[in-house]
Amino acid sequence: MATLLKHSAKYALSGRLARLCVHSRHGGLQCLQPCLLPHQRSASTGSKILVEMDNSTGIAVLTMKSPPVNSLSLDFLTEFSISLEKLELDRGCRGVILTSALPKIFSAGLDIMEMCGKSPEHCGEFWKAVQEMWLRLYGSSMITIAAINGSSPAGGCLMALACDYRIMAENPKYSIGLNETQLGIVAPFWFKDTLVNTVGNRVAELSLQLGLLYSAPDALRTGLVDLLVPEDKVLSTASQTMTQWLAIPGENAIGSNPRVSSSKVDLTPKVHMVDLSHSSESMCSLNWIPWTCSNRA
Ligand SMILES: CC/C=C\C/C=C\C/C=C\C/C=C/C(=O)SCCNC(=O)CCNC(=O)[C@H](O)C(C)(C)COP(=O)(O)OP(=O)(O)OC[C@H]1O[C@@H](n2cnc3c(N)ncnc32)[C@H](O)[C@@H]1OP(=O)(O)O
Repeated sequence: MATLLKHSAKYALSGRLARLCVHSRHGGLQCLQPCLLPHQRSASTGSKILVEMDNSTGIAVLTMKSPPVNSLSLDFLTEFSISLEKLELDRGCRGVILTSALPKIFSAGLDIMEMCGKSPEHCGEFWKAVQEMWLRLYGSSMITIAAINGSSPAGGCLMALACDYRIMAENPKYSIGLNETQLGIVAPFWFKDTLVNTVGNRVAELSLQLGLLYSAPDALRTGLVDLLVPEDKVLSTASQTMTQWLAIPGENAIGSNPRVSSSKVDLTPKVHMVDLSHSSESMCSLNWIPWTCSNRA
């Protein structure tokens, strides 16, 4: 039943994203350009996201390439969710590595320009897109690894936290954390829960109360990231790690299709995407119930 519901939601979302593409002025599907590369590789690129798929390994690399700082604008989030959805629907894709093409920056988090001086309708659309990005990443049935090759404050950190594993460049100049409090804003509770699931209650409490940004070594110490490697090894280590993860028997080991029924998080029955367009309480609208998470905590 849960699988059925997840699939209904998947196709409902699929339809919604498709409509976003058709109706929005923000680009979307029509800008994704598929092309074939040698050795069973394929690539598609939009203006902000590059997806390279290795069909021989089932590993895709999703590279954020939106200068200057990969900020999460509505355009960016829409393209991101569409890219991830396409991979989710591709039965050949089993793992996704998320990384950045920009020097020194993984992602600066939510685009500040989206949050000031916009209409309530725009704010509603933007906030739904933020939620959708998180739902797609955290609820993915694929293995997801963040290859964090630069700083990653706030929403950028959330993206990394939503992955299964985090590998960061061991550059002490790079920082990561949910620093919203320092900006005078409150991290929504589903940001908080994602952090708690990774670092535990006490570290999360301090991080959020003080709006801490951790250097790469401190991020490793607190468990915010899982591994530090030299900057030029981040992507190759992510690929090696992914290969190890993909060697773990999936649900296909008991005869079922791994990509149909192996969702790590049963989100669908418990999460309600509400219409935020007329709500000033949009920040607290995602009804995320942490104990529905089956093997993340
Ligand atoms: C509808 C919903 C409405 C409201 C929601 C409200 C609240 C939601 C509650 C909580 C969730 C919030 C989550 C967030 O993610 S908030 C965003 C937090 N992000 C930051 O604070 C990052 C700020 N940026 C930095 O720390 C640095 O820029 C960074 C370390 C990323 C890079 O430093 P560097 O020195 O390399 O570059 P800069 O010169 O600082 O920046 C270059 C360029 O980029 C612009 N920039 C930076 N960050 C952002 C951003 N988040 N959004 C948009 N633009 C950004 C910066 O202004 C510079 O532009 P320019 O001057 O034109 O060159």
